[in-house]
Amino acid sequence: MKHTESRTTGDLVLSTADITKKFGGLVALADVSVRVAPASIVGLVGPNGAGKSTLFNVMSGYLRPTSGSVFIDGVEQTRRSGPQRRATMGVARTFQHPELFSDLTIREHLVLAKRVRSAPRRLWTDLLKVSGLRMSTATRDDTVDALLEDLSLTDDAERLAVGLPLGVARRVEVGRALITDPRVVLLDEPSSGLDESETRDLAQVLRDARIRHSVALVLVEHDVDLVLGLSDEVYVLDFGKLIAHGTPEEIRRDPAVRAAYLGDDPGTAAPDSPAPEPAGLPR
Ligand SMILES: Nc1ncnc2c1ncn2[C@@H]1O[C@H](COP(=O)(O)OP(=O)(O)OP(=O)(O)O)[C@@H](O)[C@H]1O
Repeated sequence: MKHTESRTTGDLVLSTADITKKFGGLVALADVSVRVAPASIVGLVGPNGAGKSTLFNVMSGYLRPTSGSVFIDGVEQTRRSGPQRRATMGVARTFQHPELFSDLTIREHLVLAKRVRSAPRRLWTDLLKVSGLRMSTATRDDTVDALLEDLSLTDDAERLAVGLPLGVARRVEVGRALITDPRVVLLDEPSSGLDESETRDLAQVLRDARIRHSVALVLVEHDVDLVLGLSDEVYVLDFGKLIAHGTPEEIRRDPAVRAAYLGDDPGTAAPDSPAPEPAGLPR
């Protein structure tokens, strides 16, 4: 699947064209092209070792691909920018294991993330002088207040991050990304470790965030149900290759996806037979 028309990337907030990434002799990604439209939700799924994290790291600038291109707002960035620069261009990301500062409150985490975005060099002074940060958070900030509300964190805003339930910590992590006013947020397994009700809350937070912040979301996830329920478009990777791309409905019916997840033989799958839900089975 060669992607040759880079001109069409202009109306996309983020896209990749023919990304190949090799680790020694191992081909982790082979000619992978994905397209993220503004304010869309794009899911990236695949069995263990399929290449999801590698693609994510290539998109966010943590890894250089062996070949192929990454575009932000239609401008090629492959070798031009790393993660920090891409963040300033509106590409934010969350991490699977939120690393929160135990002696800062939830509100202070958002204020700090906002200040880092607007004045990166102040990060270290802020961290070294928590008292300085405290003084600045005493001043009301409407943007932070509104975001706390969007994330259902208002009641917990003055709570220290230490000991927060994972579901709350994940929302703080999403908030830290959103406060930078990004155009796209890459979410690394946002539902990992969450129970059913925390996952439902997070899904609602993400749906609202897309609309209220007009932001595109790219989810790397093992929870296929969550991805199919949230995304406008889904890409499925298997052994580093894109085996399917389409709407959640198309993905549910796709014989190659069923083969990768459920062990169906794509040659024998009857097109009209009812498709079982892919269950995100690890290989
Ligand atoms: N830094 C690395 N050095 C060598 N091999 C790597 C490296 N990172 C990933 N790989 C290999 O590349 C392949 C794709 O890995 P990747 O982590 O991207 O898959 P994944 O779909 O994210 O898997 P999981 O769902 O288990 O997180 C795997 O075979 C993995 O072992």
